[in-house]
Amino acid sequence: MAQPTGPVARHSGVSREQFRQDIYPLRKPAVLKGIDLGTCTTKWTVDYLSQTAGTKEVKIHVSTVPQMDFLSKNFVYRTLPFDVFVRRAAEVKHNEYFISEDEKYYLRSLGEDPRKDIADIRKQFPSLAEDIQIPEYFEKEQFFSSVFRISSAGLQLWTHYDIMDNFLIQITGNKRVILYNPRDAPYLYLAGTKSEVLNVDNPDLEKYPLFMKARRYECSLEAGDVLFIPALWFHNVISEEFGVGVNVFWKHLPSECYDKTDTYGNKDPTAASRAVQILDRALKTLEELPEEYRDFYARRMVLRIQEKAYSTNYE
Ligand SMILES: O=C(O)CCC(=O)C(=O)O
Ligand SMILES: [Fe+2]
Repeated sequence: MAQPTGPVARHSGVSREQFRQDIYPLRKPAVLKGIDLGTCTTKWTVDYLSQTAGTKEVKIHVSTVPQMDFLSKNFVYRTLPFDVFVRRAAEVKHNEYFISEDEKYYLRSLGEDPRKDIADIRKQFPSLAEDIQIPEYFEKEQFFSSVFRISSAGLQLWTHYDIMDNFLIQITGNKRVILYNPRDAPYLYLAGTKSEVLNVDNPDLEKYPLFMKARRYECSLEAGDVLFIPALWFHNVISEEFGVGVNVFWKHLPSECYDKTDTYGNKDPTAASRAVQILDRALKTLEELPEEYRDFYARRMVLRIQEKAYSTNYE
């Protein structure tokens, strides 16, 4: 039995108004083609990037295999000057390396102090930021972060969700992105914000039988494409070539809903974290009852959650 699939809409030359009126309200992923991104699409060669951004140190993921695994931690964090990192990420075999001559690299840029500061390429890479025009299809005050995403050919980033709306701007290199609706969370074997199913193209169905029920939305991104990833939509990203991207997170909820300590855009909104804490207390309280009663009241609580909190306006 094949996994069900869904479409990812593709639009060309969408204006701010068209996006806001016709695409954004659907809360579905969409590929936007032909948006003016500035000179970065032609300028950002390996030589130019390394000369322009220079020797600023960056913390990177280094992996000996293409599929990074956050559970077994088959990758390590290392620091390199940006110019050295870009050159290594663009080559397949390395003369100088940390673990193996064909190791792969991934950069997710961070703020100066990642515990306090938010990634913003205008602050961390001002000379490169001049070359990119970020499509501001949202209000200025909603802006949260702009993040460099640079990866070696073949690298695959695990399925995860972020809690803010997102434009993934692919500047150079092709990518394949596989997305899942937030509603399919029960089939994704989540550990926090990430899915344990790493091999989405060939999943271990003995271990993850429900994964077959998750509807798969797949798209290819080419240089110059922008992918709208609505908040909470799961995404798995495979870089088919060495590629440079920048993603922009923006706040879709009123500012006060977000966790003020979140610098990544992936901490659950504070009301959600509080609700989960209260649920954990309720579960602890149910332990005071013998199994027969615990089961009965637990099932009634589930029904109450379904009745009171589930949305009916989902297709
Ligand atoms: O393209 C990538 O490397 C990852 C993108 C991603 O996870 C994001 O934009 O939230
Ligand atoms: Fe993400």
